[in-house]
Amino acid sequence: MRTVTWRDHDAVLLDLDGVITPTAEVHMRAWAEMFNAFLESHEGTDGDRSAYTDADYFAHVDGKPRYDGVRDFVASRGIELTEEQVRELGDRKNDAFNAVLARDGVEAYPGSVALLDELRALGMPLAVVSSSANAPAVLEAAGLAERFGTVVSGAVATELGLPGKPAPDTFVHAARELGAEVERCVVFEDAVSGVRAGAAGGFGLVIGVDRGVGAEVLREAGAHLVVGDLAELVSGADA
Ligand SMILES: O=P(O)(O)OC[C@H]1O[C@@H](O)[C@H](O)[C@@H](O)[C@@H]1O
Repeated sequence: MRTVTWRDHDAVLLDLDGVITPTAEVHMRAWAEMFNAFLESHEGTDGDRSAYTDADYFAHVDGKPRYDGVRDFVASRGIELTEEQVRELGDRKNDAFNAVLARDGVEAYPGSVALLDELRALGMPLAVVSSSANAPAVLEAAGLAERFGTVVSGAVATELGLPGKPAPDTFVHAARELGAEVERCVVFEDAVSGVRAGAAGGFGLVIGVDRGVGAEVLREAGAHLVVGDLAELVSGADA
């Protein structure tokens, strides 16, 4: 059990996929299905067509807005695509993600719900900051839509013209919406791009959640503290 002194902080900003809900895995599978079909069928002689793996996801796609993920992965393979092709691939992956969401629903991590309960009891302002345009639908499916003072989703970022993670802007926007100074905010993130965003924004406490990326990698990206699950912080809180 770790201790966070919550009274030293004025707001908590949480990533969604992989932090509150296990949907990072759904995203991962949808990306793998789409990219491997693409690599097998792509015409032309450019680039490295070897199979797409989880390592590719963590290095190039995890935590980023949809089309940035497509662009960064194909660039890592030396494959050039038009913007239209990038969007087509991203949209294909989105269909796969939504099919799984509709079929299986979403159940939040119990440890995350327990910490959200504790923070609610303390009256802590809470925000979700997700690169996913599907964040509101995922929160709704998990029964958590009412818990947050603001939800900065991928769609909100696009609407406001905010650059996505690893840029800090979406987190900074959420802090402003909650009326909190960045130095007084806690950020929870499971992706390297998201931890980098928290570190770049100068947030008071950046907590990495290691769901597979590796604690050391999250620390190197700028996490002040790394947990395996949010349950580790429950009741360890020195309110
Ligand atoms: O395609 P969406 O639902 O807008 O999501 C964009 C990204 O959102 C992030 O939260 C996920 O970690 C990524 O895997 C995903 O690609």
